[in-house]
Amino acid sequence: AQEQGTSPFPKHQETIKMDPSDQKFFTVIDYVIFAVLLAASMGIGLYYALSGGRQRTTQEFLMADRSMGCLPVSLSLIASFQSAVAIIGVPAEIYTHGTQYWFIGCAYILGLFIPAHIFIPVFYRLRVSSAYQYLELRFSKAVRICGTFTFIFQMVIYMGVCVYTPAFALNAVTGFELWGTVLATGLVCTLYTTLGGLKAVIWTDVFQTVVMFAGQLAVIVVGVQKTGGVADVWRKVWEGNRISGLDLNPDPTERHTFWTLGVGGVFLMLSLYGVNQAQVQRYLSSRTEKEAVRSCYMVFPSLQLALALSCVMGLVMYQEDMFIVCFPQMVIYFVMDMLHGLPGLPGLFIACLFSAALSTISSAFNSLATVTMEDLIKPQYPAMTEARATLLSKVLAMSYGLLCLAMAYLTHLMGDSVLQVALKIFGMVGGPILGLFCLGMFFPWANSIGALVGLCAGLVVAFWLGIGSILNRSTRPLPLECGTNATIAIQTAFNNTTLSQPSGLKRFYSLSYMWYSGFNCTTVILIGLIISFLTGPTKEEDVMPGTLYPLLGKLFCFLPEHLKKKLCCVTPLGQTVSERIDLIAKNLATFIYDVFAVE
Ligand SMILES: CC(C)(CO)[C@@H](O)C(=O)NCCC(=O)O
Ligand code: NA
Repeated sequence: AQEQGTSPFPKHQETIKMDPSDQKFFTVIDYVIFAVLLAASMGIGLYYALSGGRQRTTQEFLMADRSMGCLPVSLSLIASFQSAVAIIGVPAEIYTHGTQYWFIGCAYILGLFIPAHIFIPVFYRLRVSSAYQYLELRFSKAVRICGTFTFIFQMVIYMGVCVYTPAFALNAVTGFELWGTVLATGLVCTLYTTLGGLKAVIWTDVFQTVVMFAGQLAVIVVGVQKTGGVADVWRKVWEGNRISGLDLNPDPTERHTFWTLGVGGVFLMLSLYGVNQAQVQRYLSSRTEKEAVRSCYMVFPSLQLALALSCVMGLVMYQEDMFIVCFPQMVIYFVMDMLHGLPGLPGLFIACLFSAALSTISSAFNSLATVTMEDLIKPQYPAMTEARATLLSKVLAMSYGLLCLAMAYLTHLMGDSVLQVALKIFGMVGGPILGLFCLGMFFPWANSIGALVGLCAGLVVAFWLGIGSILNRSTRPLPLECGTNATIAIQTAFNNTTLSQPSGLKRFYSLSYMWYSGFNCTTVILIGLIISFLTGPTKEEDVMPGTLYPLLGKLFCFLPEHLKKKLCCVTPLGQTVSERIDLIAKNLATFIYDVFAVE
């Protein structure tokens, strides 16, 4: 196993299988633990297929009867976007580049506070079933359909990455059958999602999140013990330069700084926790608005814990004399090496990895089935019976499960650093969607044409930037923070010759991927506003009540009242049902008045 350490730059595709003699790290107990994970998930699916309303309505299958408490919802919220990609991608990142990435935790503050106080109240009070229904209420049917398709595109690519990553990493190290693993996870997940609906998805998320934390914790505890205690781990990572201070470099092309992670990360968090259907659906499945807000708050400590565990895992793995660049599959290699001879623990870690993956793809299947049903099919066939709609939703959940397998194959053909790929997808496709919702909620003047053109322009710019960055990668390689003098010398020489400030388009292409969400969101808002003003801005009183949030009025609260009224939206969000009815009545009155005033 030590031979692997001699090559400082292993190729990405190179597999690092252990010796056949080393292959015995899985005992019967390990297989049993993994089987228990799959069986328990299936059991939860079956339980919800046979109890309660037996999944006979779309309200139950897609919205969990809007009856969930805040604890399961909050654990399910963190499970949605914490997949095997994060479990093995974050330690690899920390190992290679140091602890700078940890500062993304700063983004969780605003990234959860804003959804809790702006997005959740708007969605909850409109009583929508899909986030995209909002777009029709605020803009038009066309905007809703475009938003829906963009979301489907995003989640379908993402779930391919999620199901493929753990299978690939496991195969690279232990020789576990790659496509067998993909098939097993994809099919088990499809089955319990189709049988048990959102209730099963949320409760398996709870169980799987606990397994995920337990697996990471076990690796850390064993790792610290094997290294010789906390002090020894600390000395090693300190001497290896892996502890990073706050990097305040304002350069937007710098991959990870406080600004890209702490500010750019807020937009990433908003696109995931504010407007992504998988999360909005969980907020809406809560019993009350208060519980939804509380569950969003409870995500904060759990997500910090998840981040801390995966960062600490990267530090524990760090051995100065080993690899300099750590590719995700090596994380499995280290873990397997470390847990060797401790029956049950390798199995627990594998269960942790697949729990993370299962909880993410099940959320994807259910949210995709929901938007396809609510946004694309139901509006076309309003007379469809409930029984038929529910059956169709199940067929949809299953079809997306099978599509996921096909997407895993596509991911197999791409092959790249997984954490960055996942976060780029969130930024390139999720960023414009976030922009669309912000345009609608915060800017009363935005109209439907502006929204459509803004979304399309945002997506075009996003893909121009994303593809440009891939094609231009060779000109600006990732900075390697190497532990040895020789490599530092090489790196310095490299910096001086080829890494002089890129200019023009090249500089645009090298924008840090952590800014993608914020940048693409801003493009949609700016273009959307320009087009809206050119084509005739909407008047605030013509906008459907409850779809606006007076963000500008709050930001410019220092302005005198009449200026505020003229410049910004100041209508408060209806607090109660009667207030909302009042608002609608008032709007109707103004409308009738306008009609007669024209006469
Ligand atoms: C969504 C964040 C950024 C929140 O820390 C994190 O969970 C993450 O890095 N996710 C990567 C994508 C994934 O795990 O599938
Ligand atoms: Na997950």
